[in-house]
Formats: sequence, structure tokens, C-alpha cells
Amino acid sequence: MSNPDDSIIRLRNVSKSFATPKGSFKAVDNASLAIRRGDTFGIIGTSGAGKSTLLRLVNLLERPDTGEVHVDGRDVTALSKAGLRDLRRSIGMIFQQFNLLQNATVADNVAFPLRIHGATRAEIADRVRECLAIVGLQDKADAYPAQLSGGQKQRVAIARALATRPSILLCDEPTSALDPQTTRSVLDVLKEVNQKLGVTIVIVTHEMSVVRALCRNVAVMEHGRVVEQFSTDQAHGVLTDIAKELHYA
Ligand SMILES: Nc1ncnc2c1ncn2[C@@H]1O[C@H](COP(=O)(O)OP(=O)(O)OP(=O)(O)O)[C@@H](O)[C@H]1O
Repeated sequence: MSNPDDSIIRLRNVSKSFATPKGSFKAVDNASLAIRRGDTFGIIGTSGAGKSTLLRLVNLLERPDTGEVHVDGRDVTALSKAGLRDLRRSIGMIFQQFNLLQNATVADNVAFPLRIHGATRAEIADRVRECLAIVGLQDKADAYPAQLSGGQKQRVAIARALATRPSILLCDEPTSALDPQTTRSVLDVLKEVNQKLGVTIVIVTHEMSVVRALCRNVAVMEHGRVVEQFSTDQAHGVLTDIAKELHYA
């Protein structure tokens, strides 16, 4: 596991259970993880292993029942309301289904988090332009989501996630709804966001091609636990074996 000093995210012995009709179900079970600043970090595992839940523990979309979540050296479960607002500003998130506001233009979608955080009109206009340029969609500012392709929608979602200048971008299966070519264009944008802006990327995926194209480090989850963690440059063979085991493409 990485040196605690250069970790931007540290999960220590976190568990999370959900109430189900059949009783309590432990989706994340005593999991620990350290992610270095500036990393591109993949979380893989079989369906239902707890990957999305683990990701959502980082920005407290899910609160852990037990264990610690540290982001940028702060214990986030102990944050005040104002502290939590700051945390959310410093962590962007994108999803498989894009989650765009359908009745708002591309520009208004990207502006949304800035409005929540009280930016001025001029600041919003400048930042929306910058973020749309980062994802190569300057010419789509006035379009509505329904007029865009899947890849373009995901790029708008990335622009929106970047609006508040986060240091971390959480990605929950961001390319699972996309064809291979569009997937590549979205991965190129994510790579650029990592390399040019220095944003730490944490990505849940069931596609080994995504891991190979983007991730420097990977954690494997099984039954709510992190069972393995390795760097992708040192582990081509391991990656192939794990891909087979998980039935990943
Ligand atoms: N809010 C919830 N209420 C009840 N059960 C939940 C809830 N969220 C997740 N679960 C259950 O917890 C388990 C882990 O879910 P999670 O989505 O984290 O897994 P995953 O590894 O991301 O799976 P997939 O690859 O299928 O998305 C699953 O069995 C899921 O049904």
C-alpha cells in the first residue's frame, strides 16, 4: 500500500451495510485502500462486489457504518456541513447514465455546480467556456442533452464535474453505455484531465480495456473486500489472469 503521506484518498477498514427485505447486506466489508495524488486508479471486480458503494464512500454519497475515510488528510466523516460542502466541491463525479439535466442547455448543465456554490455570472460564463474547451465541446454550449451523442453527453458530464476545479474525479462505469470508439474519446479526455490538470481519477469499470488504457493502479474487490491491489505496469500477466477470472472483456 502507498506511503500515507502522498495519499489523497485513504479508506481504512470501512464497512457499509444496506437494509434489504432479506435482512442487512454488507456491501463493503472492512475494506482498506490508499490512492496517491495524481493517480489513475481502477476498481474492478465481479458484479455486486461493492465497487460503486466503495466509490460513493469517498465523497460520502454513502456514509460508512464503521471505518475511516480520509481525503486530502481530512477525516471526512467528521466534517461540519460547511466542510462537507467544500469536500463536494473538491471531488467531481461522473456516472454511467451521464445524469444531465435534460431541460437545461449544455452551458447550464456545466454552470449548475457553480450556481450552487454562489459564483458570479461573469465567473460562471468564463468557467463554463473553459470547461467546455477542455472536453472539446465549445460549439455545443446552447445544445440540449437530447441533441448530443452518448460520448458528447459524457463529455458534458466531465465538464460539469470539473467546473468547481476538483482535485479528484470519481467515475462510476463512465463508458459502459458507450461503443468502443466513443469510449476511446472519453478515455482520451479523462487522460488529459489527469495529465494536464493533475486531477486524481478513480474509476469503477468492468472493462479491462479501460483499465489498460487509463489506470496506473488497480484494486480488485470481491464480496465487499479489497482482495488485491497492484500497479498495471508491473502486472501485465496478473491483469490478464484477473480479466479471465472476472470474465472481463
Ligand atoms: N442502496 C442500496 N440498498 C440495498 N442494497 C444495495 C444498495 N446499494 C447497493 N446495494 C447492494 O450492495 C451490493 C454491492 O453493490 P455495488 O453497486 O456497490 O456493487 P458493484 O460491484 O458496483 O456492482 P455492479 O458491477 O453490478 O455495478 C449489491 O448486492 C447491491 O445490490
